[in-house]
Amino acid sequence: MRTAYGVETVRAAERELMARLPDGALMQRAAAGLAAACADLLGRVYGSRVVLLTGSGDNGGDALYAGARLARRGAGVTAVLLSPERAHAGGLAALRRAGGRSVGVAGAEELIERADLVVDGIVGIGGKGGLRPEAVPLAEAAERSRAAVVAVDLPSGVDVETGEVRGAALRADLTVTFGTHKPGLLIDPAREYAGVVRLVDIGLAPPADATELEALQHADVARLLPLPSPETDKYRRGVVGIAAGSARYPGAAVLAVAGALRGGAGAVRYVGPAGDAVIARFPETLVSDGGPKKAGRVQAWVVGPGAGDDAATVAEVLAADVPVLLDADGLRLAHADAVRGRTAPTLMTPHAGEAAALLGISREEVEGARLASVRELAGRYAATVLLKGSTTLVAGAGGTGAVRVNPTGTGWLATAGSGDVLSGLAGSLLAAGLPALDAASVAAYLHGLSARFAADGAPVGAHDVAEGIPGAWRDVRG
Ligand SMILES: NC(=O)C1=CN([C@@H]2O[C@H](COP(=O)(O)OP(=O)(O)OC[C@H]3O[C@@H](n4cnc5c(N)ncnc54)[C@H](O)[C@@H]3O)[C@@H](O)[C@H]2O)[C@@H](O)CC1
Repeated sequence: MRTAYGVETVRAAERELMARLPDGALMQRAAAGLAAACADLLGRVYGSRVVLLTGSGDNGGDALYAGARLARRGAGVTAVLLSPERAHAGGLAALRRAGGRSVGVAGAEELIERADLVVDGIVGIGGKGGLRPEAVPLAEAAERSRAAVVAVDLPSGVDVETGEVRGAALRADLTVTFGTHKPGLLIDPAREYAGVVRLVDIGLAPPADATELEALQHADVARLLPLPSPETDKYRRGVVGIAAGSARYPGAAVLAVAGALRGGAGAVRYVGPAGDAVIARFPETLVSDGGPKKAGRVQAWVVGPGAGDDAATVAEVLAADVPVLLDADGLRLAHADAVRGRTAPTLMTPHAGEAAALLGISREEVEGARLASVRELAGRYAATVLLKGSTTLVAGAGGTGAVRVNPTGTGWLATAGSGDVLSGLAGSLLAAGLPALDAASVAAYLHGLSARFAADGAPVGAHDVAEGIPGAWRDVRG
């Protein structure tokens, strides 16, 4: 599991570690890791031109000590000091001893444009309120330059706690982060500014119960996948009910069933007006004519994809005492009290537009503040919420625990119907017995992986994503 912690937790863990180490040892560990990553990126250190953008805090100190290491290996290193009188004294002295030099911001843009490598040490976890005006032209020059840009701990200007980016920020090719990931490194839009993230172990051990974000990895997903036991039958594997589709959108039903058939449940029931289309494509589906109550036993329901205005079906499903996944039209049609009053788990799967409608804010506001939005929804509805998008997030019911961030997403998933596949897949995992947080995050993981495999650099349709799920599943199990 990849984990990320908030600033207060990181600082507390740093204090604890620093108390047990000689003065400055932690910064030397950070600088050594940073210098090694820079050297890897440069290939040839000797003769290279390195510019350090240096702020007034320890983040700048890391950059200066790393610069000193590169200078000792023959790089031409220039530190651009944004606050010359407050630059890290020890780091600056080390750089000078190693043959590096320092300048003010005047003329820095030209230096940046001619550099092979730019190190962003303007601010780290102590940064507040975005880039200051004097740093903005430097960020722009770094973007214009052909130099590789390495951010120290995190790109300056992004919000480390939330992943929000207001105004200008440094765009890095590589971020070398220390001790632990930070939430901003894993959530868009900041994640995109971070480029590739390399974690340097400096011995930090934050407490597990303070985890802010967690990202499942292959091994975690493999442990969670529901597998049939030798004496199982289709009912024990779980039956998932799909109440989706309409005369106008029969395809949503077909795609939700396509996802559900690959999610581990032993059987898929379908109720709704698209039964003929579903049966024609998937003859193994148990199609029934009545509403959800008459469908027979199910262990979890999916309601909403392409459902049009069928509020009665949504209400009927929400009244069932089994886990319910609420998606698309279902999110719009559900009564908030009916969701909050449920005793069995509810999983809501909005995209940013649907989340915005539920929260009464704009889509842009949700996209700019994904973490806050997903927590807020999970709190308001007392439901597990999966917020779809460029970084899919899942918050457990109530919104207070660690939020899961999906690491397998891809832009190719932004295609009509892919959400229907995801809802079927997650519903199937719910029916197979996974808790809502696990069902949602495992579904997002497999869905993203499947899309990556199916796309392989080319556009894909939602049905390709559904068909790729078994391949993703096999890949996860190794
Ligand atoms: N504490 C530790 O033991 C370690 C800290 N390390 C580094 O230290 C960093 C944190 O250092 P600091 O706490 O000194 O904080 P930062 O270096 O992130 O920034 C704080 C400084 O920047 C100024 N500042 C704040 N917002 C600004 C803005 N928007 N524009 C310009 N200046 C701004 C503040 O006045 C302060 O002087 C980490 O991100 C990491 O890079 C590493 O060396 C690892 C060990």
